[in-house]
Amino acid sequence: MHPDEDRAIQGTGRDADDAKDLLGRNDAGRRGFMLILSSPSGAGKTTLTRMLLQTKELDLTLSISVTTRPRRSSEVDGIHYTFITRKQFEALRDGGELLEWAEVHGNCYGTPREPVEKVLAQGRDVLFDIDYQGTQQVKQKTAEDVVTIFILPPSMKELRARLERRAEDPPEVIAKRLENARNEIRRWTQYDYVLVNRDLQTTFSDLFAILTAERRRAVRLKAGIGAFVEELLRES
Ligand SMILES: Nc1ncnc2c1ncn2[C@@H]1O[C@H](COP(=O)(O)OP(=O)(O)OP(=O)(O)O)[C@@H](O)[C@H]1O
Ligand SMILES: Nc1nc2c(ncn2[C@@H]2O[C@H](COP(=O)(O)O)[C@@H](O)[C@H]2O)c(=O)[nH]1
Repeated sequence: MHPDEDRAIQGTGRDADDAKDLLGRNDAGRRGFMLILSSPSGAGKTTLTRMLLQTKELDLTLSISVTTRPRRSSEVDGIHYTFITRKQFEALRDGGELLEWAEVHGNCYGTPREPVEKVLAQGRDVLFDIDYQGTQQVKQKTAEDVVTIFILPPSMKELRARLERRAEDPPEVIAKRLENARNEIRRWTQYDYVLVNRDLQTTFSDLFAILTAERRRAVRLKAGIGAFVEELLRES
């Protein structure tokens, strides 16, 4: 994960005015939702996540996962992940502190529950970079407030090339991730939206459009738009 530091869930430090953006978030008084991005390793979700977080008017907050995976050289503890031991992971999981968790490519990953709940309670949206197992768990808990997007690579050859070009993982780890990719790709039907990430800008534009549309769903606007409609109806 390579999120933009100041958009991560811990310490967003933004005030209410800041959050009034082009999409009329707070003006509409709508409920926040959970936007989940999943893909086989190397398809590009971390890159797209960073682009979304850098787009300030979207006002998205990233959920920072805990993981037992070793830290990559480019990663910072507490920013990209919170890196913990398996014992610490089990304590969080058994204490009910994780919204979801899964074993992926031989390591444990999980989403701390409390920070997510806090952001949603403010009527703001949370972005997740989690796998299909975690996506299923979140959907089972709160289907209405979850939007899921699956990112596909343009080809398996390009997927391998992206993992090799990224040069963050040793060859045996890349081999394992490619081996798991087919199983993950077969899950595409479980998602609300599917995007083929050929060109980054095109995929980003598609994500922006999905987010914009989802924010305008009547079910999410109910509370805030009600007062506005009443006002409209009072006009002569
Ligand atoms: N559309 C694209 N065209 C070319 N290269 C891309 C594209 N999208 C992402 N990449 C590159 O592919 C590599 C893998 O991308 P990224 O790290 O975002 O994948 P990921 O899905 O988050 O993988 P992981 O699950 O392992 O974290 C990166 O080097 C990134 O710059
Ligand atoms: N179920 C969960 N999956 C997660 C979480 N955080 C990350 N992930 C997924 O793991 C793989 C590998 O990630 P990497 O950073 O080691 O490349 C990838 O599919 C992520 O989406 C989580 O909290 N829960």
